[in-house]
Amino acid sequence: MAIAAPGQLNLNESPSWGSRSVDCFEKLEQIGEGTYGQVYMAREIKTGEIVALKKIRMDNEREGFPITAIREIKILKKLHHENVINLKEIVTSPGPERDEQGRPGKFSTLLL
Ligand SMILES: Nc1ncnc2c1ncn2[C@@H]1O[C@H](COP(=O)(O)OP(=O)(O)OP(=O)(O)O)[C@@H](O)[C@H]1O
Repeated sequence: MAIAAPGQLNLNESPSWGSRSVDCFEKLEQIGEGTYGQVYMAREIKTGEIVALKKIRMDNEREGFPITAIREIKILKKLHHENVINLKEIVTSPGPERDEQGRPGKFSTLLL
């Protein structure tokens, strides 16, 4: 798998991105699954807003963030079209958590 070089995941354009925990959201149900993980319908606890949470699996922390995920984030940040979902935020999990199969993993989560 292609990986990101150190520092390549540059989210500085929007400093608040990545600063909040996925714990700010309550997962309601899984609505899909892609190459890098599951997508959930979720509710922001503070506002009640319904969003899609896309979880990015970090199977091997030493390999870094998948380069394809970085490309997706960069393109979604630039795209503003009625037929394309709006990337609202990137949130992270506070520490290792287990997936549905009980495998340990570290995740970053895109909020769509
Ligand atoms: N914003 C969203 N709203 C509703 N459902 C979504 C949303 N984003 C993704 N999904 C659902 O989750 C599924 C997986 O999405 P994801 O983006 O992870 O993978 P993909 O792009 O479909 O496939 P891959 O990553 O393997 O190319 C989608 O096929 C869709 O059913």
